[in-house]
Amino acid sequence: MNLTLTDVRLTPILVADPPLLNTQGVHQPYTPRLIIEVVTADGVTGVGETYGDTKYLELARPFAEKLKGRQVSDLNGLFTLADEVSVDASRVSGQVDVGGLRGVQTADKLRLSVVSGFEVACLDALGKTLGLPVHTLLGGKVRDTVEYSAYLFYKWAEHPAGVPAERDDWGAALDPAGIVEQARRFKERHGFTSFKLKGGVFPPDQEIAAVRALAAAFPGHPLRLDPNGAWSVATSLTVAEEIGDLLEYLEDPALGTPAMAEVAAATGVPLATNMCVTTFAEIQEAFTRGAVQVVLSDHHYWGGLRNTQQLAAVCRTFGVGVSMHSNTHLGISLAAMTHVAATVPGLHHACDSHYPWQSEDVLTERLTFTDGRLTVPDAPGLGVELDRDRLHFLHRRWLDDDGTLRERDDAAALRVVDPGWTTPAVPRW
Ligand SMILES: O=C([O-])C(=O)C[C@H](O)[C@@H](O)C(=O)[O-]
Ligand SMILES: [Mg+2]
Repeated sequence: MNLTLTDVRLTPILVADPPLLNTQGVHQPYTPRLIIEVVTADGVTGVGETYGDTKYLELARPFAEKLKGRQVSDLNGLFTLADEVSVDASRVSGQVDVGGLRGVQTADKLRLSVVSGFEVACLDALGKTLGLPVHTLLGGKVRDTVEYSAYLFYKWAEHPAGVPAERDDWGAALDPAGIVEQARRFKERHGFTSFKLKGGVFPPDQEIAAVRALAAAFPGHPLRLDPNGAWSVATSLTVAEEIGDLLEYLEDPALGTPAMAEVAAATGVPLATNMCVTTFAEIQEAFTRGAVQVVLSDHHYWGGLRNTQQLAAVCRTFGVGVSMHSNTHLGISLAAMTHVAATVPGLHHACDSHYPWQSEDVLTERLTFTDGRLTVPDAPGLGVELDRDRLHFLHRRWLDDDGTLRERDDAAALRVVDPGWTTPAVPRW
């Protein structure tokens, strides 16, 4: 067996994304992702996936060059190798990622977001070489299925007129009835029983009404509301007071650890985050101040599947719950999330996934939810297969783009219909 990496291929793609609204704006009709392939001397190929915006590609390219000639099993070495790749200071100084939706932006986090895709690809190749699933390489699964939640969004029926886009069949959801209808479809199509509403779009009263409507339509089902830090401490407490008893947790009601700590101190409603704890460096303050009760891990920006396990261990130590966050992603990342989620003890909350919103994928076979769950794959590696024709098609779309869609920019997408729109100052309400 020869574990030497002889080739590393990077394929940036643009994938269709519906017009999902959030506090920053709206999703663009196509979103960038990067597909990573690592090839061993034995001809085994492993696949990974991460963000595809330019700042990630700028790091992934030199990183891929350095990787050639190394051992596919040298997972710890990925981090030291990443330290050798310099990050353009203008990419990180005073920046937050995607208008803040992914928390703080640092050079290290940028590197970790790139490393994670390579780590997954290496684990896939190593698993295929050894005939073992990724969860076995991670120490073994502790469950056979992983539960996901329905990720509800306010949305338009279609992207603005004149903007090239793929159609979706979800329809509009701009009020409580629309959100309940969307939830029904999620349940019907995928069997989800846990619902998360992306908030911060409309004034809190309207989002409170949507949560109440969901609770009435789906009694007893776990519900979450996530305004991405759009509310003041006072507004967060009002919402907690009004619908706290209906919520499994409130996600990032206010922005940043100090504000979250203030909210947490004054309400019994558990708070979750994928914004104020997004790096190991942020854990100490947040946990010692009791600012968060659930951390939504995201293997992309935490630096991979093994870092996710480490995060889960730290959370366990502090009695903080853990679950998973998601941005727009494809089946490779969903498989990766499922493998690592299968190995984390005490995963008490259904994981988030955007996957049902993605009509396009780079796999020969889509992953399918049954009763809101994915069966943990036991085939070697991730247990997924790359569809090269689809990959080339989506790469062609990226090549043909004039550059405007190669960076995720939800505010720019909203300016198409509202030219005066800028990312709202926080707190918005
Ligand atoms: O839980 C979250 O905060 C997210 O999923 C952030 C995402 O960027 C979401 O808001 C989106 O895709 O619009
Ligand atoms: Mg969130």
